[in-house]
Amino acid sequence: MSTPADFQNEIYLAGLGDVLPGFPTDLTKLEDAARDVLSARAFGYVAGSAGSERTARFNREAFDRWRIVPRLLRDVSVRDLSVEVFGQRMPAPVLLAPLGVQSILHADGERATARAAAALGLTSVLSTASSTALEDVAEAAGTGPRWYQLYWPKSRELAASLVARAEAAGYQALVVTLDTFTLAWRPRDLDGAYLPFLRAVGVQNYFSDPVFQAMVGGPVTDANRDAALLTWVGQFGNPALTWDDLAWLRERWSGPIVLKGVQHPDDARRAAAAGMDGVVVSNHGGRQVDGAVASLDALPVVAEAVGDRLTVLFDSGIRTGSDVIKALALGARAVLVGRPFAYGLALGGEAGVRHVLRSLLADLDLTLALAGLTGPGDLGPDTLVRA
Ligand SMILES: Cc1cc2nc3c(=O)[nH]c(=O)nc-3n(C[C@H](O)[C@H](O)[C@H](O)COP(=O)(O)O)c2cc1C
Ligand SMILES: O=C(O)C(=O)c1ccccc1
Repeated sequence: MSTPADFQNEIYLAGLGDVLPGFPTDLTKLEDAARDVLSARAFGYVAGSAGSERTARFNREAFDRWRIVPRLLRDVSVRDLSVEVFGQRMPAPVLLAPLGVQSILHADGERATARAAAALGLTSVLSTASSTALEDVAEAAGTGPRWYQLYWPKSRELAASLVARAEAAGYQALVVTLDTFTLAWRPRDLDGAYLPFLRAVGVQNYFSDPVFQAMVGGPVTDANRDAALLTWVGQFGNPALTWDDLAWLRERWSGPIVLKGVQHPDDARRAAAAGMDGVVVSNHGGRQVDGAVASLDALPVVAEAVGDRLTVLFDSGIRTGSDVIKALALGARAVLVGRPFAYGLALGGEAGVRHVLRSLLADLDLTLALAGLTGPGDLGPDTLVRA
């Protein structure tokens, strides 16, 4: 049985034949590597955040204010990274965050990501704004576990259609992203006047949808593409949604529902009261509310408020194995990783994503062992001290 840490041996052994890993193993260095292979606009879209990009920085700095206290002589020869989420055993507490428009990174886009995740048994979350229709990504993922992320559009009929398609295509949980009913003020994209959607990237789930097609008077062709894009702009987000709308969604999805973007414990309590199954403590990687609290700083209070009732997931700023340990110790069941795998995709398609995921899991496995821990179950408040 190979373990995540075996990836380290594999790399060193390949080095005996002068074969190097091909991609950076320090996942904080991927951004620099990806800059060289992407257009300035695509790179800016992915790397950029809202406003002054302070919250993106806060997300990373928050990890530095917690430090792991290693323990000794605890027999860590057998480790188990697996966790149970919604009754399913995940091989590691790591999911691939929903990232839209992946074809701006690599021609294989979401299909490559889905295959890389499936190869490791990790769950990948497909965005409503994917560059390939959800049915086609499901086919690429094969039997790999998959969740669907909903951008809840203005039309309930369209929302119902997207959700029904996702259920029919075998997506097992629904992640409803509530922090992005409109894009924030993003200077890198604004300065380049760049929006992938206006180039018809990330709209495939809509263009292939019967309800959307009815809105634009039939299938989308060259003749009505601009009108269809304007319809999309008008439909994409719904700023009028309230907690009361969740009952409607709850009736339409039989599996687990997770609200993404939670930062306040009262919102997490309301999620529980509305019959939701989980939350993702996330600030969208700093891409929405500039000046917002670091997501890691929001995590302990949310976990404290609802950890016994809801599955608490976390994202925004995960780059290393130690980051995963810190998020789990502060109350997350599992984490989602975003930009690192996007950069892996840009650098090497499916192989690049696989490299990033294997690196993260190997780093996690080794760091756990060296800290005297055998798995997520060993993690808790006494794993960490404040810096
Ligand atoms: C290029 C890009 C596209 C994204 N698209 C989506 C999306 O379609 N749906 C969504 O819920 N979140 C989206 N996100 C946010 C991620 O799901 C996640 O919250 C964030 O990237 C986590 O932070 P990290 O990049 O620091 O890991 C996107 C993020 C990036 C960088
Ligand atoms: O860019 C993003 O952060 C994002 O979430 C998004 C929103 C709409 C379409 C694609 C991605």
